[in-house]
Amino acid sequence: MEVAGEPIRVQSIADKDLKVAVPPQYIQPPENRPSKLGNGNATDHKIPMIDLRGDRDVNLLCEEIGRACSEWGAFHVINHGVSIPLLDQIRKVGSSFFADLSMTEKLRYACDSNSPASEGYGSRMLVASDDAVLDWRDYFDHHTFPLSRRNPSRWPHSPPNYREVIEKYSDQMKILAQKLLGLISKSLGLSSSFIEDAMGEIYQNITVSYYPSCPQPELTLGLQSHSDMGFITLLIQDNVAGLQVSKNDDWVTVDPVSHAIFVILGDQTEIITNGIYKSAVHQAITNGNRARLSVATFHDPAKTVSVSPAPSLNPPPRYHGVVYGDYVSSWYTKGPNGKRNIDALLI
Ligand SMILES: O=C(O)CCC(=O)C(=O)O
Ligand SMILES: [Fe+2]
Repeated sequence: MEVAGEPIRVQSIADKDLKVAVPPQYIQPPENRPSKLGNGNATDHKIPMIDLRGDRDVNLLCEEIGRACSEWGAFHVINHGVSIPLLDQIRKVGSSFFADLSMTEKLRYACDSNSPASEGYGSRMLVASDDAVLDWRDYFDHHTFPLSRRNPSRWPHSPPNYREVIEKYSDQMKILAQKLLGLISKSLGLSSSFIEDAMGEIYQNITVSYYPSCPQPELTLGLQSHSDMGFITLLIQDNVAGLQVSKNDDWVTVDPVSHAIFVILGDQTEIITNGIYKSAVHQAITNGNRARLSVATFHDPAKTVSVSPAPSLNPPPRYHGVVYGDYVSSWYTKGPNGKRNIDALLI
């Protein structure tokens, strides 16, 4: 939503005295409205929690990972090797950017609203379509890998340790993503480097999402239902519940566990595993009383890489191969609408 050239951020709407009603562009059609109110209490403990500590039997670990990947496409990991104070630091600097800087200061980092996934401070995920319902979310997207894309001078200068924290976090999350891709490959009887070899150089983006408290959580979504485009997403959230994963046609709210990292399989993992593992459909709901923060770290291939089902996995292939850049363009143009884009590749 652009008014007279001014980019609109949800926070600027939420900060005005609009305590009664949200603007109509943010109201979801009845079929997409959240079933549970974002009151921070609706959590579910059934989502697998996998312990990655080093002395575990690798075969048992792969079995657990395989079950979580085929039943949920998402799971928590603990003892993941990422420093716990670093998880707290990134939540702290992320929320300080949104809460402590003025709108004018934040808009100095505005992303290019005409180009999908451009780096910086934004609010609208999709490129065009004036009639699309808008998400109740602002975000800051950072390009972190390969290192040639990493330019901390484009990231917030305040708080003073912001850029250092993002860099450290990016490095540690890449190591964890590589470890998990190895275990996921192994869990299917593939060589542990199989997925990473198919991916080539890892493209990593870190998106800090900020969902201001919303006067009508029953009518809005923080982030519409989607599956992530790439291979694997590693997500942390603050203590306000809001992330939901789709399971058997129901929405399950993901418990915020401060020391755990939530793993979400993306569409390229579904393709390469020939559908044995499914990408997880998820959404974020809003909260009537509190703002919410999440940090999602995406791991994707280069735009020129083509991804197809691994020949050894349950032939014949069930998906057409796809050039990743084409997949991304279609996703941002048509919108995710749950799994519309990957379903279009089904043979
Ligand atoms: O905020 C969340 O919990 C979800 C974020 C997410 O799904 C995304 O950025 O793709
Ligand atoms: Fe997502």
